[in-house]
Amino acid sequence: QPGGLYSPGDPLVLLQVDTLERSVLNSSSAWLVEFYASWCGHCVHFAPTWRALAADIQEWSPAVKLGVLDCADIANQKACGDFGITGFPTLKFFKAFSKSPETGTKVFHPGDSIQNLRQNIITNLEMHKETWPPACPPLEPASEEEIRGFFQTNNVTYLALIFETNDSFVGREVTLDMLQYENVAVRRVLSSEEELVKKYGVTAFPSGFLLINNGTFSRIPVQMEARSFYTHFLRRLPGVTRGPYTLTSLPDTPINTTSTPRRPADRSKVYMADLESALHYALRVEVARFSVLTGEQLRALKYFVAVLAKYFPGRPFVQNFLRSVDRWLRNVRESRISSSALELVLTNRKEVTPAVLSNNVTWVGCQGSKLHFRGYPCSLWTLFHLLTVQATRHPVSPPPPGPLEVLGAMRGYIRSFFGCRECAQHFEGMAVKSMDKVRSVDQAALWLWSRHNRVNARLAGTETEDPEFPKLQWPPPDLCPACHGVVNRRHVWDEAAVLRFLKAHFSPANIILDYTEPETARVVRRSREAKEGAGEWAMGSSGPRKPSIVWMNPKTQELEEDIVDLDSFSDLHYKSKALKAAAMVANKGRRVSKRDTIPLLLADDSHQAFDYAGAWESLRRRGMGSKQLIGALEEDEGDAMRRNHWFRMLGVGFSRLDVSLCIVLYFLSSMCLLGMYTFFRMRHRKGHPGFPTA
Ligand SMILES: Cc1cc2nc3c(=O)[nH]c(=O)nc-3n(C[C@H](O)[C@H](O)[C@H](O)COP(=O)(O)OP(=O)(O)OC[C@H]3O[C@@H](n4cnc5c(N)ncnc54)[C@H](O)[C@@H]3O)c2cc1C
Repeated sequence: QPGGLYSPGDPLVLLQVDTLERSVLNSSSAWLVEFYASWCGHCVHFAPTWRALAADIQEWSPAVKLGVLDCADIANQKACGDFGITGFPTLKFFKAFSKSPETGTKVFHPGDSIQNLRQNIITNLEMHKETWPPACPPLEPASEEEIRGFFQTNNVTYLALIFETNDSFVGREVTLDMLQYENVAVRRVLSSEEELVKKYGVTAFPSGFLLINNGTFSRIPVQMEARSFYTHFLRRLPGVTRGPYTLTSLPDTPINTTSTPRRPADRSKVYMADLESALHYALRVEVARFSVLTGEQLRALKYFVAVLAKYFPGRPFVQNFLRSVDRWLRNVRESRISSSALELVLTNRKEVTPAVLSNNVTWVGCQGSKLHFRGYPCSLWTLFHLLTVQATRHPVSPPPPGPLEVLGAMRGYIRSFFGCRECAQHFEGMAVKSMDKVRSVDQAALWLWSRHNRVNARLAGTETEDPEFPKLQWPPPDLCPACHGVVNRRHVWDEAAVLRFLKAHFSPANIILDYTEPETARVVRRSREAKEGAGEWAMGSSGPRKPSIVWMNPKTQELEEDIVDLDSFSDLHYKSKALKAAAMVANKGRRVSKRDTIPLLLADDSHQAFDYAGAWESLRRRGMGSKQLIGALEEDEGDAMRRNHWFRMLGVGFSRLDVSLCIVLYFLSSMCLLGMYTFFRMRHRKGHPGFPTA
């Protein structure tokens, strides 16, 4: 999303997809660009340092410019990929006249020291060989010979000599600070340059001397032998003026800083819009940053998608999407896949079996008060909590991966793809310490809950915290009073209550569909043939219309709304589960038939969608363990799937109606043949005696 961590008032260049290459490549100055993601906590943390650095070296801009590009802005996604950005923040240095994105070199920035970064820039500037940035003064140490003839070859009044040791950067920093000032030059002289040291009587390093073109010289009178004192003195010399260089040029494209409207959200709910946005961003943005996937990364992707296909309680077409990607990945036999091949697989398909994942990013429960707060990392936590909880509702798969199935997928994804690299390192640290101690799926859900709370505690009060959504130990007492207790006047968690709460909070029944794309729920059938079996799903036109299955009139080829509301398909799915369960309880656990549920469905007609969580709970209270219920229902679903499987195998793409019609036609034609056979046989018998016998 546009906006990012920097504003036009900052002394650096806000780059966008259309200005990046134009500015950075073939430029007469070098560039240092920060590629960041506005949702990344470490980028938020690093932004003040980067801004301060930009202010500190603003005067160096004719030689080296500082820029920023927000890779979280979907418009910049491809550009970030072209520049080889896989984690955030990434600093890349581009020499003057760089020809292609690959020529940028990564700048390592341990900690947040402006001084380190400044020195790093100088070291990189010195790497220029034949294509020295024209506006950059010489940075190498001066020799005795050069100084001797300096005023003969340079038309300036003053020459400042900074005597220093080899590892000191003061001389080069002052040289660059003075780059836009005329009538003065600055050169560094190393302490090893004995002749000059002796000539000027230098006894301390660093120390500054001012030479004037009339042959006189004097020590630069400063309180401290430091960069800012030298610079301040030199800029005030009589006859020294600021040159014609202009400061940082701004890109032509105005930066869009409009914020999206706030979407009211209920924090006791989970929003499908956040989850689908997380899936889209994780698969189509984060993974897509890598042009080729091999080895551990490829394994991590396969594992992640397999877990999503198995546990993500999505809308039917999203589940289709995940399953089709999973199937494709399982069939990959090569040791590497390219991002372009993956991109094709991640494209929405709307044929007979629609497989659609929205291309939009819409934060609801994860929307921050500013664009750089919350968003993607919030949705990623939510997604993985949901998956760990879903795994508790399935029979544990035998090791490997066993109870670590979801956590392992999360660990692999975070390690291989999560753009916030420092977050990934922290998470890996926690995983190494204790993830292997998890013994059950319940413990896996609790492990993630407690580690997330550790992260919350570490980040509370830092600049990554959205002031409107403070980092709390979660769930807070108002969401789950039973989770909190006090022993010896100290707060304690009731882990059994926390687990119950997690299972309820991250259950499909607590997911609401507000702000999801209604279009993805439309089913469009193109023509009469579609009616007879070869239907096609399609995205409808945009606009906030209520989702429904729509019928395409073959004459007008326009969409006529009617038939069934597909969005409520998933509501009905949960509803039927609850109602079947109710019927089961009524029948004391006996397996139920459709007939058993009909009275309940009728009695329940007035209920709102997703009220069925309550029904579910009350059933449990009435004595039936949820495991029993879930087990029975899954068995039920399993049967249905098995039936469907055979049906699909037999039907190969035909609808149930088609198959039924075939059977009826087959039966009728058999009857017809039988009738004809009987008719002719009777005639034959009757006529037989009429034939003359020999
Ligand atoms: C694996 C991972 C590691 C990260 N590491 C760092 C880091 O080192 N430094 C950094 O600056 N940022 C890190 N982040 C980002 C950071 O944790 C937050 O996601 C981000 O700051 C947004 O915070 P938020 O307020 O939206 O809530 P989040 O902390 O993202 O939580 C999202 C939602 O989950 C629910 N929730 C909160 N706590 C819990 C819990 N304990 N159990 C279950 N549900 C909960 C709440 O509904 C909340 O709204 C990391 C993110 C991830 C996914």
